[in-house]
Amino acid sequence: MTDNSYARPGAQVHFGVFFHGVNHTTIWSDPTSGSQIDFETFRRVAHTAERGLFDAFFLGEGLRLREQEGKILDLDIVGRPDAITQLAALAGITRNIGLVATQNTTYNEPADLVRRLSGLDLLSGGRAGWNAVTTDNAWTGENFRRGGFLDHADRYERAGQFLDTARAIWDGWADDAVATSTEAPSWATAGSVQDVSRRTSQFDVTITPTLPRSAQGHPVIFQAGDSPAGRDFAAAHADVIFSRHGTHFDEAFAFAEDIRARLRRAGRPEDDVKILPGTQIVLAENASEVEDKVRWVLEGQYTGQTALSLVGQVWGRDLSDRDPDGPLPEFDPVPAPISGTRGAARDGKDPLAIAREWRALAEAQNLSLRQVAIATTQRSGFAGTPGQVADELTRWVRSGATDGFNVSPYLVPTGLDEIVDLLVPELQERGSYRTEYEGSTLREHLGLRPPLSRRELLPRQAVG
Ligand SMILES: Cc1cc2nc3c(=O)[nH]c(=O)nc-3n(C[C@H](O)[C@H](O)[C@H](O)COP(=O)(O)O)c2cc1C
Repeated sequence: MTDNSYARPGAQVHFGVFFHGVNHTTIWSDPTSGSQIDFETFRRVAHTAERGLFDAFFLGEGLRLREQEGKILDLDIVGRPDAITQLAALAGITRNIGLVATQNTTYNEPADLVRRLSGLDLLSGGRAGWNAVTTDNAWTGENFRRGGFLDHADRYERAGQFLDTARAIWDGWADDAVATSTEAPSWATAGSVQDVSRRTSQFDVTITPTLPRSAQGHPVIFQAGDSPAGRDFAAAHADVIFSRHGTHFDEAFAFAEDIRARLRRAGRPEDDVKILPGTQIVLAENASEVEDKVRWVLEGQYTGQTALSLVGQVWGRDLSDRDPDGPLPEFDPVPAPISGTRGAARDGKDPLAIAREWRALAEAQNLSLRQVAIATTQRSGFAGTPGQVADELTRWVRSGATDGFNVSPYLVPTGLDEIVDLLVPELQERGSYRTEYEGSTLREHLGLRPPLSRRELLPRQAVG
C-alpha cells in the first residue's frame, strides 16, 4: 500500500466539531474551561466552527448516565439537554453549519424519531444530520424496560429496518409538498401522502408521515460502529462514517479501503460515503514547542482523578482513594460491570482479560496506574505547527485515507479557536479547504449525492 494508491489531487478537507459528552479528553482543570451543559458553551463552539466554515457541529448521545457502586461515574456529564433539543436551539442562531445528532436505533421508534429529526431538518433549512448508532449496552435498555433485549446482530438488523422505514417516511410526501412552500401544504395540495407499513422482525407499524421534505431531502445519515456488521450497515445506508481511525495513516487508509470494497459490494459508488474520523489536533507556533504542548495536553487530560476513574471503570470499583502514580490494583476487577445492568466498560470486553493485559503491560514497561491509563486509552491525533498539520491533513484526504475529520477540542469552549484562526488559513493557502460556504444544506457542504432513494429521480450530482 502506498500513500498515493488512491490519489485525489483536488480533494478538500471537511471538518466537523465533535462536542464530547462522556469523555476523558477535556482538560477540566484549565482556567478557561467552561460549563459542559450551558447553552452559552454550545453557542460559543458552534459559532467558532461556523466562523471556521466547518461542515457540522456534532453531538454524541447517551440515554443513561453510567453508575458505579451507586454513584454516577466521574467522567459522565450530568445535566446536559438531549441532542436534538440542543441542536434545535442552535439552528435558530446559526446560518450555515450542519447540526448532527446521535440517536440510537435500538431504543427509539421510527414514527417518533423520524418526525423529530425532520423537524430539526426543516427548522434549520436542511442542515440536520443523524448519527444512527445501535448503542451497545443493556444498562441503557433498562430505561426502556427492555434491558439487553437485542444482541449485536439483531441490533444491526433492527438498525437496517429502522433506516428503511425512515426513508419510506421521508419519501412519503409527494414532491409538490416541499418545505419551501410559502403556504402550509394541506392534505389536498400535498398530493398523496403515503402511509408506510412495515411488518418485519423488528417492527409492526403503519405510519402516516407528518412532515414534508426538507431542502436537502432528508437528514444526512451518519454512522458510528466499527464491527463488520456496523461497516456493512454503513455501506448500505450511510452518507458519512464517524470512524475511530483518525490517528495512524495506514490504519485509516486500510479502513477506507475496506469501506470502499463494502460500498462496491452494496452496488454504490466507492466515494459515496464520506469518512470523518474523530481526532484531536494540538498546535504550537514553533516546531520546538510542539513536544511541550503535547505533554501539557496529556498531563491536563490525564489527571490522577481521571486516570483513577478510567481504570475504575474496568475494575468496577471506586478507586479514588488510590495513588494514581502507584501500581494497578493488586485485586481483580469485579466482573459485574458487563453483566448487562451497569453499562459495559471497554466495549463489553471481559474486565479480567483487560486487567491481565494491562498488568502485563505495566510489568513489561514498569508503568504506574496513570501511565497505563494513558498508554491504553490515549487518542493522540495530530500535533505540529499549523503548517505541518495542514500538510498532513491534506495528505490524508488527498491520498484517500479520510475525507476530513471530526475534531474534538481538548479545551471547552475555547479549544477550537486556534484551529480556526491558525490551521484553517494554512489549509486554505494549500487550496484544500473552502473559503466560503457554497451551498446551504449539510448535504451540499459534504459534497454528497442526492439521498439514496432519490437517485433514480434526479440527475447524478458531481461529488466535490
Ligand atoms: C466513533 C464512535 C462513536 C459512538 N458514539 C456513540 C454515541 O454517541 N452514543 C451511543 O449510544 N453509541 C455510540 N457509539 C456506539 C455504537 O452505537 C455501537 O453500539 C458500538 O460501536 C458497537 O457496535 P460495533 O460493534 O459495530 O462497533 C459510537 C461508536 C463509535 C465507533
